[in-house]
Amino acid sequence: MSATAAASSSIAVATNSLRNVTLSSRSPLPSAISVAFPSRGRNTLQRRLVLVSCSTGDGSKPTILVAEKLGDAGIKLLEDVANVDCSYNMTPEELNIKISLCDALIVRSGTKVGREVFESSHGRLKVVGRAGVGIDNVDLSAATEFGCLVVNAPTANTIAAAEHGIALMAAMARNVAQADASVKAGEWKRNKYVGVSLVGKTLAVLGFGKVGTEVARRAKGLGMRVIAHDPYAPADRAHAIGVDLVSFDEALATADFISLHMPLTPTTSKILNDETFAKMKKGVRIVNVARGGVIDEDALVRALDAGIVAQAALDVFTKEPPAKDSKLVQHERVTVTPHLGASTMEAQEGVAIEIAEAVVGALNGELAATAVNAPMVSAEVLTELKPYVVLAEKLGRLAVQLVAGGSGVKNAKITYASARATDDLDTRLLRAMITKGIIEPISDVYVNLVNADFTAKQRGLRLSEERVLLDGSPESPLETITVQLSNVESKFASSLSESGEVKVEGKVKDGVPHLTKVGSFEVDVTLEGSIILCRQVDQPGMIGTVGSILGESNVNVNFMSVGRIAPRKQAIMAIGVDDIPSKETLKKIGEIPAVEEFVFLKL
Ligand SMILES: NC(=O)c1ccc[n+]([C@@H]2O[C@H](COP(=O)([O-])OP(=O)(O)OC[C@H]3O[C@@H](n4cnc5c(N)ncnc54)[C@H](O)[C@@H]3O)[C@@H](O)[C@H]2O)c1
Ligand SMILES: O=C(O)[C@H](O)COP(=O)(O)O
Repeated sequence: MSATAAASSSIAVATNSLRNVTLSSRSPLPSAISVAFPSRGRNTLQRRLVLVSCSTGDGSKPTILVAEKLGDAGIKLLEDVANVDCSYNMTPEELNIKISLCDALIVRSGTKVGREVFESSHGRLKVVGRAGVGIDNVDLSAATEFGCLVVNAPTANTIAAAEHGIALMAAMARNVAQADASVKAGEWKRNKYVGVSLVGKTLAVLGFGKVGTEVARRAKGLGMRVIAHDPYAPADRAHAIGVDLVSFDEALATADFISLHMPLTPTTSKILNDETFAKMKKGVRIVNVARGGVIDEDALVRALDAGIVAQAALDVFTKEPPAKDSKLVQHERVTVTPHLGASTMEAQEGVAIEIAEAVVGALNGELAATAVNAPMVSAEVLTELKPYVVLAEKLGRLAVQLVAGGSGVKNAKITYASARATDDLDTRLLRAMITKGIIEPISDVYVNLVNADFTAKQRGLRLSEERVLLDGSPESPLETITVQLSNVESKFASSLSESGEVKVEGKVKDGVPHLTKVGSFEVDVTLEGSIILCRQVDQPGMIGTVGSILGESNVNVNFMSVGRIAPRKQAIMAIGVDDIPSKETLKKIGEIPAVEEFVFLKL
């Protein structure tokens, strides 16, 4: 019902006081997840999901700190949109000082991005870009806790790493490095450096991901028999290139060469150790271009000395650079390179572009495809859920503002009513937005998709989700979303459901989020601007009276609806306003005799 049409239909009695007026102040922090949403009538404006908004507020460019050498093409992309500070070789202390002035940080594997970096940034750091694959140098739980998105560049250096693995394997088998040093030292020892052939040998690839697969392909081309162990890799992908997936123990027991290609995780840490070396074929040769930490380096020295391992070729070390007197590095049968796997001209340009695009995208508010610490939501799902994302945040925001001060919000129940099967509806994004809506108005915590679950848990807010399966067409992802906060008192008694929870429900109509229910009262008001909810005696003239007070104060009404239990009994009037009414204006509404209670809610 429009404000004008509605204005002619009611009038009222009863009283109220300013006890019920809430001039809630919204957190001044920048919105972490928001949606640029067009006002009605301006539908040509593009809607965009903002995962991480790090606008400086004054419209100035964000600042990106590049802490390690990055290819020129990437730097250029960054410079188009940001102030770029390339400060290589910083000490940890220097990094901690600089970081408080930066919105994004880009590193390679040589910079440790620990908890103290996030703490030192005082909330400004919104994106960490890892220009490469391995993210073991970034404290992901601290990043998540601080709401900082971590993105990596997972594809551009795959071939370079695989080629380096093959280069090391061939060089090791033919003693290239040792023979080279010997010739340069004036020697000519043709018998000492007799090698072994690759053809016909069994190579076990441990970690059959991107690099492992490319190594396997190349090794097949060299005439090797290739087996692989990877608990998470699909067997058909391996079979497609003629590789058998085997158990870890079988790989160890069968291989003449073992090439490591798994990430460093608590499970893979020191996966090659005294016990596992003992299971290997005598004379095995090891290649590691993954991470130094997947091998117990002292155990490898012992295995080399015991003759279990004939040779090793290592690009990566537990501590980089390794100690000058490292027994492993100095071992005669070990070939080493200084973490060069990704270091080709081509890979570095590719990585630089890949990470620059990911970081710029994140700063521009796009959901990053290479996000490491945020749930992946596909582009199609995202497009479909956009209006529901806005609805979800606003329902959370409304619900929490209806809670009387002093009652801690500990339990939120979210109900999604949909004709879609549970598996076809990804609610993580919606849950994160409801969490954001509930937490931000009552704290100075900044909530986004990255840290929503963590923040809720930390604040003791339990969210439960329920699905109501509706009949009908699953064309639209959701019919309604309901948010209920239990064990709280309300500053607007009419918002309590029959079972005593603060309850709000909404739906999306023509792409626009609407509030459709408050407590047990049906309403219908667009969730734009702010809302005044009034409970009044249902009588003619009420809408006109409230409308006039707002009009006199130059407050534009964008939508109004009245929901009632029965004619001439109680009604709830929901008024959407574009402008924030002054305290005096709200006081006048409260003084209308028919108004029993009312509340002003900022969206
Ligand atoms: N030396 C370098 O410069 C260089 C360059 C690129 C990548 N890397 C490293 O190589 C490794 C692989 O990179 P990627 O791009 O192929 O990553 P990826 O994620 O594509 O592949 C890793 C694979 O390891 C598997 N895996 C996980 N745990 C395992 C376990 N316990 N046992 C066996 N397999 C396991 C995963 O299922 C996955 O298939 C990473 O550690 C990365 O940091 C090093
Ligand atoms: O994980 C990776 O991508 C590689 O180890 C490359 O690391 P780098 O960027 O430090 O060379």
